[in-house]
Amino acid sequence: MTRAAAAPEPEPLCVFGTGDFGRSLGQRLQQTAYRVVYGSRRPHSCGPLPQGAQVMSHVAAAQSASVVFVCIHRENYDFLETFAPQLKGKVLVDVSNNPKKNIYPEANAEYLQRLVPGAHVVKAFNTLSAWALQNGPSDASRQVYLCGNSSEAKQAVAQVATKLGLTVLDRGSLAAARELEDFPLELFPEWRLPFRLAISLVAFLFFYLLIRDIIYEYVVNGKDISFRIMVSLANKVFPIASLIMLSLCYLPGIIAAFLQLYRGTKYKRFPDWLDRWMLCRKQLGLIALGFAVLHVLYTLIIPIRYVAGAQIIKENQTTVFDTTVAWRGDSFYSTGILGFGLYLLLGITSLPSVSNALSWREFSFVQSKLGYLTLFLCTLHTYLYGRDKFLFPSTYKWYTPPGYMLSLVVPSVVIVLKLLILLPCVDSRLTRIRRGWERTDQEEDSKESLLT
Ligand SMILES: NC(=O)C1=CN([C@@H]2O[C@H](COP(=O)(O)OP(=O)(O)OC[C@H]3O[C@@H](n4cnc5c(N)ncnc54)[C@H](OP(=O)(O)O)[C@@H]3O)[C@@H](O)[C@H]2O)C=CC1
Ligand SMILES: [Cu+2]
Repeated sequence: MTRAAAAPEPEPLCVFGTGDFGRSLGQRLQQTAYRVVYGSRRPHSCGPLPQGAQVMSHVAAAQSASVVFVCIHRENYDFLETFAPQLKGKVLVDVSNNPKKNIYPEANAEYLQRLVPGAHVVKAFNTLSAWALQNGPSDASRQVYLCGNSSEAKQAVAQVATKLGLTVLDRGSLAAARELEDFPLELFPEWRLPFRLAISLVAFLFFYLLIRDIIYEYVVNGKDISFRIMVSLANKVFPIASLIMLSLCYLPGIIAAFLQLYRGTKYKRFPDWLDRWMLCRKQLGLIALGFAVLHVLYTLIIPIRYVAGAQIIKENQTTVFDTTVAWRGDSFYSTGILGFGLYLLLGITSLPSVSNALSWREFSFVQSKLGYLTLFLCTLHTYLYGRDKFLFPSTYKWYTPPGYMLSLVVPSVVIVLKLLILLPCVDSRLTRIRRGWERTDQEEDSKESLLT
């Protein structure tokens, strides 16, 4: 092979329509080592186009590429019917959206397929905005959903999306187009799952603690302490929910690592639920941060006499000063404060304007290393809160463990699994897999023969 072959001619892609979306998409493609050929009704007077892009008639443009992005509004699709013979065998990417749900009897992409039956229509990119394409994808737009009836056609479009730095989620056949076209009409879609989780968690914890702390006291000791619902109870619900949700940000990454270790490759797709979970980590984390802020505010307004620290001082008046108790009390506050500080840092760096200013290495350092440190400090803070309470049978009212114990389950599991991954032998294997190494069949065979 000659040297010239090492720097191949950029692959041509065709874009129909020179409007906002067509121009932004073309610009990104042109920057990502593609050659863009526009198809326009008026190739000579269509306004400024991305540098280096060509523009010609629709038919001529379609001849120069096998993938055509149709960046035209649905109501103007009908003219494509006249080009149907020229578009035969092409991959047509339908990027269109509708202003409302159910205004047409069929999905835009299915309509396009009907107009040009010989082409392979793929629905994709409609969840991106022209703005996000021009300004680099923010977190929310890093994912691209696609669907279509031809898997080769989907593969071709997925390849382009991957080169643009987007995560591809395949939603199946063209019948899913309708669902995809409804996505952009939904408000805050990536917040839905985290919000539902947050609400269910808070509701569950509230009733759990209501029964344990307040109803128990009333039934067993005949004391009415229902006023505690307002501050004490709230200040248990929020930190518990916060810690659980923070650990849920890190759990999918760990599951993914174990999955890669088990499969011996990084080139197999993760199950859909794991993909979706990974994609809403930022939202989970921000809600967790919100709960942590509430915990801090509640802690600050609780009259000083409620605070455990005051009890230490009171005890001191009657008993000898116990350094161990003082150490525990202060460590409890200190881990809480440090954990919260790092929590804030994590929240700030996840804002698009800040994360765009960080390099990938810096971003992953903050989100991963400091993230685990935050989780560790907050978990330690909770352990110190419990101290040795778990040893006393009286803490298990009606045979239920106290709330803070519930909150420790997931974080402890996450931390232990993370430590396992950090073991040198596991870590080196995982690093190799992430650099593209794959377990060969021979190795698997030899393992099997060892086992038998
Ligand atoms: N703007 C955005 O952020 C997003 C847009 N989309 C979708 O992308 C598509 C294009 O949107 P957008 O770029 O904003 O719209 P524009 O109105 O800016 O551009 C549409 C383009 O379509 C062509 N066109 C207009 N009328 C006709 C017609 N009668 N016959 C043939 N071609 C015509 C024109 O190109 P020319 O003059 O060169 O022929 C025009 O520039 C839409 O389907 C939209 O839903 C999807 C996601 C986000
Ligand atoms: Cu706390």
